[in-house]
Amino acid sequence: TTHHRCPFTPLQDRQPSCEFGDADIYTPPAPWTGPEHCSTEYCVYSNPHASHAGLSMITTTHNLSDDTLTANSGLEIELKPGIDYYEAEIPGKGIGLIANRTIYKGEIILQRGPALLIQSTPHVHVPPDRRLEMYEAAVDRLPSETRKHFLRQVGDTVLDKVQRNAFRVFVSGNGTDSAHLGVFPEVSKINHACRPNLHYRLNNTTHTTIAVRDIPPGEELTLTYIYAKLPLAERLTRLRDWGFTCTCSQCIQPTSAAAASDRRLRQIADLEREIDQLMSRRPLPPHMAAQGMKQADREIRPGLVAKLVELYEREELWGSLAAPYAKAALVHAMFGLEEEARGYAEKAVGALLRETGERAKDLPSMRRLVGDPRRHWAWRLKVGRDEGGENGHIRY
Ligand SMILES: C[S@@+](CC[C@H](N)C(=O)[O-])C[C@H]1O[C@@H](n2cnc3c(N)ncnc32)[C@H](O)[C@@H]1O
Repeated sequence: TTHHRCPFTPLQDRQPSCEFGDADIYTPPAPWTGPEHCSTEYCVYSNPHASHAGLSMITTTHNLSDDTLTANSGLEIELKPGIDYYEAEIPGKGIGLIANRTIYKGEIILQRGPALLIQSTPHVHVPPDRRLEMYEAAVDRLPSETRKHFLRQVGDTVLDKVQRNAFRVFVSGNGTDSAHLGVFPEVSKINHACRPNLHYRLNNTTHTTIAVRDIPPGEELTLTYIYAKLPLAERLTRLRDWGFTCTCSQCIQPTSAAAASDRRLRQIADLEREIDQLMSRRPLPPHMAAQGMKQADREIRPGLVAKLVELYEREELWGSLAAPYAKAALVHAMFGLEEEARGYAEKAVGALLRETGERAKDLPSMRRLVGDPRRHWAWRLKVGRDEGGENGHIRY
């Protein structure tokens, strides 16, 4: 069969008839190199000018697009390494980053495109020997500074370095083909903590690391490598799968404190389930009905969401506050509690921007709540719109 050659354009703009087969692997224009070292449809491609300071990819032709691969420009201001923070040997954790001044909540530590992108399927399916050869070739193609940063990462082989440092990224879209491992060598110097002071977000392949609380000078900068709301035992297991025994302050705290933290995490999960059920008016799950729960207990009330926020803050989940703040803002608005609604909405806006950025789904709604809670759809939904209001419209 013959395949049409696909133009070097973003995927979504390609013709439906534009396909690739093993026999017809696309050659991108200079300064791209490749396809090289192909294994079936996966090949090494490289561009010394793409991404932050050069990019190599191990992927199918499908995932090459102008969109993903053009250089990142006009990024936000990052902190200065060696000035705002520095590298140091952290007992039991290898190298880590330490704040050299107070770093304020919302400051961007690093914003980077990847140095290496490897499609997830070959990472699993290409035989290890072949894979190592491809990975080494991909790293060899990087400009020397970037290669140096890549090789400074933990791991004995290039394969090992990918395993221990990569993030899951999706190349312009969320199709199964678009899942890649992304390596950001500077970000790789940030150690894990279960209650980190930084949070990262990925926008296409751009990786942004941001402070989620004020960080005093001398404190280590940390990210969580796993889902932070798992109980301690499960977190330890996941991190062992990552290849290390976690020694962050949460993982080595006394048993009683660890048990209290696990208890709070369970309370958070229960409360979230209850709040979501009450807000979506789904029927009571059988076990709750069986416990004789009454209709009156089932009304959403401000106390529930205030409690949720308090638990998140007590648990120091600074990188996951957007959702509880947004819920708290809405429910307080529903009860006509203007100051509280506005206060939570302001916090929700900040947290949404840190955690997701401008494309955060709830951002417009929360901004409207900050602007004028009385004109928001949720305003007094639970208590009737008027009660002495100016518009004389009574709902009950
Ligand atoms: C992405 S690297 C972080 C930077 C690394 N420390 C270095 O020297 O380049 C991940 C590795 O750092 C170490 N590490 C990170 N967080 C840790 C933690 N909380 N406890 C123990 N070791 C940790 C582990 O060896 C892990 O495989």
